[in-house]
Amino acid sequence: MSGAAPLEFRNVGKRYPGADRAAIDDLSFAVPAGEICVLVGPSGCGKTTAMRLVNRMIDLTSGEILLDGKSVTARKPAELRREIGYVIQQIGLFPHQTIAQNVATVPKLLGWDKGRTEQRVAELLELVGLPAEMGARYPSQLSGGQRQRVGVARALAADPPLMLMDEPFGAIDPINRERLQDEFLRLQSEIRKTVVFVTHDIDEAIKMGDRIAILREGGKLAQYATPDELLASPADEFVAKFVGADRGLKRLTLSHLGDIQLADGAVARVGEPAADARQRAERHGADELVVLDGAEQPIGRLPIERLNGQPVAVEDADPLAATAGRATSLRDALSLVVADRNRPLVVVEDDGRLAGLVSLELISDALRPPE
Ligand SMILES: Nc1ncnc2c1ncn2[C@@H]1O[C@H](COP(=O)(O)OP(=O)(O)OP(=O)(O)O)[C@@H](O)[C@H]1O
Repeated sequence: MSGAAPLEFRNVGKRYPGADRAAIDDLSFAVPAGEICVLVGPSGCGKTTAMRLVNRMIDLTSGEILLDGKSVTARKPAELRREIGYVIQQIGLFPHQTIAQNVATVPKLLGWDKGRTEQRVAELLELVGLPAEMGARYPSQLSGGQRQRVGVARALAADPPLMLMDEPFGAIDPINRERLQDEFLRLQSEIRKTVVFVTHDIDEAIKMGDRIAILREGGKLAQYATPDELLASPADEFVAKFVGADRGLKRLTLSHLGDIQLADGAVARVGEPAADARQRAERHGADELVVLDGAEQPIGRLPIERLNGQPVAVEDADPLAATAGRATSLRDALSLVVADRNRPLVVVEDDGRLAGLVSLELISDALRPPE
């Protein structure tokens, strides 16, 4: 099996021996092939348990888990685990083996020959952004972030259709953590594995998940939704509290200027008669104009009261404090608008030409919950 496989939890329950209540209670959700599903929730809500039921490190009490349509309980645990990549926080690597040997763990178990294994190890180190020479080092000779990259490479070695990642970046400092998250998302856009990712950090969940399963105490599913649905319409008080009072702002990080309709804005071209520029501003009901140079690129803002009968001149305009592109998040755009005393932000295309303007109103319109 390679590529990616769908995963489904059907009424899954788990009660540890002697426990007075279930760790997982009637959990059902489906992850389409090639998507990242994040399990998130407060400590003790059963995230790690749910994950370990999938690769049968523990066995379920009721219900079933289907990987590629087949129940995991019908599979031999050892065989199943070779088909499921597993990445955990910190101590995942074998300390007395080199990085290359660590990455080669599953290929070795599968009996791959030396040539094929070496080639795969080289390919994987490159895929996760580590120099080939690092293959000869030992885990203690790497930084925490580099070790996590090795963990990801090792989990991907046999091209598994499913990856389980249990707080993979939990022990990494915030800056490197963000870098690892970005790298993993880039990697995932190439490899498109089905991924179950556990975290207790809602921001990480929103960033990483195509879908998010929020669990509450007792291993119950509180909501299963896309990040945007979750933030726009939390199912209940628990979810609303968990996602945070700033859920509106969090939604802004998910959308980009390319997702919304920009305003046209009134423009003035350097050298054109003031009367033409004034007329255009009036037509737009604008009190300032975006000044474009000969290449149609915005270079400043011109308040209409500065139109003095002379042709439009660069010197009369205020330089642009900042511009944004279509890839700018609405959150960053909001911040730029606010920093510029709420004046609409100038958005440019990749070639520097004017794409449009974005105002505070446009950003707040984008925040309305879907109908
Ligand atoms: N081996 C075990 N035996 C008995 N109870 C267990 C065992 N492992 C976990 N539990 C209990 O099951 C519940 C769920 O634990 P689990 O580790 O899955 O939660 P979690 O959401 O991953 O927590 P955290 O975020 O703190 O890691 C907890 O109440 C925990 O005490």
